[in-house]
Amino acid sequence: MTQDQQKQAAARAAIDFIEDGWVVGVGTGSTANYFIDALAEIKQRIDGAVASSEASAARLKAHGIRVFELTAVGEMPIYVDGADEINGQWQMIKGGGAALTREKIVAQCCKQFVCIADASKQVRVLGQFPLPVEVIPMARSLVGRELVKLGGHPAWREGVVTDNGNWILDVHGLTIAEPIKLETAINQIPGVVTNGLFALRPANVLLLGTPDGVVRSNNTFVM
Ligand SMILES: O=C[C@H](O)[C@H](O)[C@H](O)COP(=O)(O)O
Repeated sequence: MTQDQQKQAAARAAIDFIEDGWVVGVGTGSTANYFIDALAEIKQRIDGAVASSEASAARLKAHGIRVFELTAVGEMPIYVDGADEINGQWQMIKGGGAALTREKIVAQCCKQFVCIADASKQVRVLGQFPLPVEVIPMARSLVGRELVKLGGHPAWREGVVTDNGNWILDVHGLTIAEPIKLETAINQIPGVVTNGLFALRPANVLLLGTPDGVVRSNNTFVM
C-alpha cells in the first residue's frame, strides 16, 4: 500500500470503534480527512461530531454530519486523529497542520484517543519532525529565546495564522528523550498557548497503516 492508502486504511479501521448515538471527537489533517469521509458512510447512526479545526468542521458539514460546539457536549467517548510522529509509548508530536491547540482541547474531553497513522509516523525517539508551538503573536521572540535555552532551533511558520489567531514556531533539532518533561517545560513559557507534544495525554490505541495492512495496538502505558 502507498502512504495515502495506509492513511485511508487506518482511518477506515477506526470506524469499528464508533458506537450508535455517539458524538465523535474529530481531528485534523489528511488522515483525519479520510476518517471524516469514512464517518460520512455511517452518519445516520451517530449523533454528530466535535471538530478540532475550522477545516474539519467544514468537511464534516459538507458531508451532512452535525457539528456541535465543544461547550454544548460533555465528555465524549472517542477522539480520532492523525499524528506527525508517534513513539512506542503512543506519545505524539502533532500540529503540522497548525491545529494543535484545539486538538489538545478536544482530545482532553474524550475518554479514548485513537491515533490513525501511516507507517512513516512511527519513531523510536520523538523530535525528527519539528515540534510546533502555538504562541501569542507579541510573545514570538520571547518564546523563541526560551526555546533556544531548551536546546531547540525555533523557526517562525511565516504566513500561518491558527484558528485561534495565533502564530506557530516550529522547533528543530530536538531529541525528545523525556517528552513529558519537555511538554511541561514549554507550557511554562509565558506566551505559549500550546505545544505539539501529546505526552501527558498519549493515545490509547494506535491504528497503524503499513504496506501489509493495518496493525492495531493498545497502549498499556496509559491508565
Ligand atoms: O495540526 C495538524 C494535526 O496535528 C495533524 O493530525 C497532523 O499534522 C498529522 O497530519 P496528517 O494526517 O496530514 O499527516
